[in-house]
Amino acid sequence: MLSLHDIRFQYPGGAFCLALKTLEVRAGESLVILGPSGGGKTTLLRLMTGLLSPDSGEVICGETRLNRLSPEQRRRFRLEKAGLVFQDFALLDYLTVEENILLPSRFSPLSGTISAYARELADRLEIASHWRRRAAYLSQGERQRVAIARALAHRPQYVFADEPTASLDTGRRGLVMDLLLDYTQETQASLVMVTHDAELMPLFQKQLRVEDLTE
Ligand SMILES: Nc1ncnc2c1ncn2[C@@H]1O[C@H](COP(=O)(O)OP(=O)(O)OP(=O)(O)O)[C@@H](O)[C@H]1O
Repeated sequence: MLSLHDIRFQYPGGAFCLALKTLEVRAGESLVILGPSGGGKTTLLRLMTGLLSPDSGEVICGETRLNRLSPEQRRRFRLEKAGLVFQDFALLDYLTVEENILLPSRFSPLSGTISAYARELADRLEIASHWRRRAAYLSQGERQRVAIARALAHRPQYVFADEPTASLDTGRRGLVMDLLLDYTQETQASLVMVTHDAELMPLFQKQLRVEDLTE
C-alpha cells in the first residue's frame, strides 16, 4: 500500500504550496489525479516517488518510509519497486526501443525473465515492429508507449504515470488504459495516474482533484 500523511511541500522560493492530509492507494487499487494546469498534480506524483521530499509529513510505500531514506536509497527504491512514466517520456534518443525499455531493468533481480515480458508489452502496445529502431525516429505516440513499456518491464509494485495517454489517439488510449488497469489487477500493484482527460475518471477506483491539494 502507498500512503501519504500530513504532507506539506513548497518549492524553494516559490509561492505554490501543496498540502494533503491523508491519501491511501492499496495493492490492486488505482488512483487518478485530475485538475487544471499548475494545480500540483506532477508535484504530488514526484513526492510519491521520492523525486521530491516533503517539508513535513510521511510518504510510505509498503514498509518503506520514503521521506526518511537518503537520495541514493530512494533512487534504488525507484529502480526496484516503482515504474515511472514521465510527462516528457525521458527516453534516450540514441538507444533503440529495446534498449530504452530494458535499461532500468538491468538493475532488477528479475532481469533474466524481463526480456520476454518486455517483448510481450511491446506487442500489446503495438510498438514491437519498432523494436530495433532508435527512439529519435519515433512519433510522439510511439515514444509514449515505449515509456509505458519501460515503466512496467520489471513488474513494479507501484506505477506512477504522468499523462500517459496525452499523445495518443482514442484507440491507443484504450490500449494503454487496458494495459495499466489489467497490470494493476493481475500483479496487485498500486497505480497512480495524472490526467487532464475527465473521460478516463470512471475507470479508476479512487479520484483526487487538485482542488483537494491546498488548504
Ligand atoms: N521546480 C519548480 N520550482 C518552482 N515552482 C515550480 C517548480 N515546478 C513546478 N512549480 C510550480 O508549482 C505549481 C504546480 O506545478 P505542477 O507541475 O505540479 O502542476 P500540474 O498540475 O502538474 O500542471 P500541468 O497539468 O500543467 O502539468 C505551479 O504553480 C508551478 O509553476
